Amino acid sequence: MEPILQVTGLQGGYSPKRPVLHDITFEVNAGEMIGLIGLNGAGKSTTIKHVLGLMKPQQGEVKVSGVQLEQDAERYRSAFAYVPESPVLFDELTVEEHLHLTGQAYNVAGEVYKARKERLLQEFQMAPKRKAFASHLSKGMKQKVMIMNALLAEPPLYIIDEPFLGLDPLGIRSLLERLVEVKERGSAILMSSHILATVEAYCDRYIVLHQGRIVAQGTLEHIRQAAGMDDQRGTLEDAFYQLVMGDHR
Ligand SMILES: Nc1ncnc2c1ncn2[C@@H]1O[C@H](COP(=O)(O)OP(=O)(O)OP(=O)(O)O)[C@@H](O)[C@H]1O
Repeated sequence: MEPILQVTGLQGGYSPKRPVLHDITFEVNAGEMIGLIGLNGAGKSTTIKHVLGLMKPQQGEVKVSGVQLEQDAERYRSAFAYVPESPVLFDELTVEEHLHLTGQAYNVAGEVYKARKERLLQEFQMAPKRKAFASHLSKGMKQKVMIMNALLAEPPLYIIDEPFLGLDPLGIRSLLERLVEVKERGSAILMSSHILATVEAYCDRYIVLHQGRIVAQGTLEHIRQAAGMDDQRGTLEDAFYQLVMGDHR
């Protein structure tokens, strides 16, 4: 089966003379959760911007659902939902109005829309805030609205950037439980996070980015091997430290 997200030989960045990403190649398959990890400035957000189609590859290609953005923009864009690191909402719309807009954009209507909406409002403890304007929500509540919108859409691919920032423990648990559920139902998830223990516990494979290059990818076993660790008990954090600290000691 073809991967839902396929990034091949991607070189990209903010200026043609100074690429930030070098030869990035990875894929995310249906039913997989992949953790994208790296230090500040490693290139995680830049990679995500290329996947979202906000930046154009200088070399290489990005395919979502088998197509590049310029081949079929509608197929490409409707195949994913994105949860950014900082929530982006319309101040003058309520929580329910945001969900309604997402439902329209992703063709989720009628009873299916109502059922998904009610479940999300309950799960994320947002039912009392359904009529609240976005501008009146706390930071974590805004993040919950972004997450609820992505989950309402139930797309083939979720792209999630640092989702735990600002979420309370119940919110984190609800999010992780739902991600496991959508994954088991066949969605693909690319998640970037600095919370390595959570990434290790929930992701099936990992991509370690360092200075714009992939220095290791695969299962924990593969990451440990790339880090030159013999110890089978080493955590993802141990292996990550070995891989990236060479340049910082
Ligand atoms: N808008 C921009 N213009 C120019 N350079 C940028 C821009 N955004 C990021 N960069 C540079 O690109 C490189 C990768 O940054 P990126 O934001 O992708 O890192 P990151 O891995 O997401 O980091 P963090 O964990 O801090 O979010 C850094 O050197 C950064 O300075």
